[in-house]
Amino acid sequence: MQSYWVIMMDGSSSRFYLPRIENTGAEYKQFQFGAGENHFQILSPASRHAEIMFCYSGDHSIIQLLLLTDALKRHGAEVIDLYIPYFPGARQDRVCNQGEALSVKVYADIINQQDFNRVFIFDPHSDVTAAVLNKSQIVKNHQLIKQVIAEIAEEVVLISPDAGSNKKIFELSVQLGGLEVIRADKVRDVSNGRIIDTEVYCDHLGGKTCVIIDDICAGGRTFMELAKKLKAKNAGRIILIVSHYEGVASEGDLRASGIDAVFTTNSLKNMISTDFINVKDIWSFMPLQGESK
Ligand SMILES: O=P(O)(O)OC[C@H]1O[C@@H](O)[C@H](O)[C@@H]1O
Repeated sequence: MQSYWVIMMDGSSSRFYLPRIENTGAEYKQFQFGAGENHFQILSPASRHAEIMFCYSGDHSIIQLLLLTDALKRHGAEVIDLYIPYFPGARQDRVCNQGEALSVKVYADIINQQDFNRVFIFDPHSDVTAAVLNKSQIVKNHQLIKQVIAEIAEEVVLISPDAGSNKKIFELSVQLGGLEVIRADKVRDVSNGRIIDTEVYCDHLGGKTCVIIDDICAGGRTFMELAKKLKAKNAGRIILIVSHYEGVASEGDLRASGIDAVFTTNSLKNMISTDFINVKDIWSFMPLQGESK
């Protein structure tokens, strides 16, 4: 009999679903009252060790996670591991402007209060998440990048877009057998988020395929500005690989900037791959401990 109870929250709709219900026997009921509160009920006792796969899909989903966790604890779960690929607030890891909240700490405090056994996160924005989140286990993006580069099957150079990614790129390059790295930097006006300048630290790219690697694509401006600069330095094909994808960047603008393809995961959204955006299943890069037993 399986000792782990696997519960998955669907990133796109905040509904809960149990992917292998026949193995787990888990049943639940969840709905929202007219006033807006969520309700969650476990219909069969939880196993002692539970694993929750949680795709953040807005702050509303955090409350659902808390209710599910409470229900599990009250009905038999003593040890709960949380898999939360995209950690909310990870990008707001410092107070840039007077009066702002330190978001990553606020979200981390809520999760810390639940006293999870372990909290697995996928490629967070910076080291600050692991510093403020108790019992966190960081899953790096290495397997994702390795898989995509193998698929591209071309000789590539890795492009690191800014100071944050410059801290991670050399370890990744070593993991990939010492691929060439070219660093870039961007200057952002933190008062409005606008990118003022992008600099690429090389003279000529000689037609090489450039693979830009970062944690997240939001509006996409970072990568559009960078791609234009890379093209001006004679880049060949430009591929963008990001661990998390908000889905708000204009595909037309990304293409127009010179980006040929985007590779990402469904950590934030249940997206379907197109001829431009290739979506990998996040759970293939963060295997559940229960499944490996
Ligand atoms: O330029 P957009 O896509 O809006 O923002 C994404 C960038 O902003 C940073 O937080 C990320 O690490 C990434 O470099």
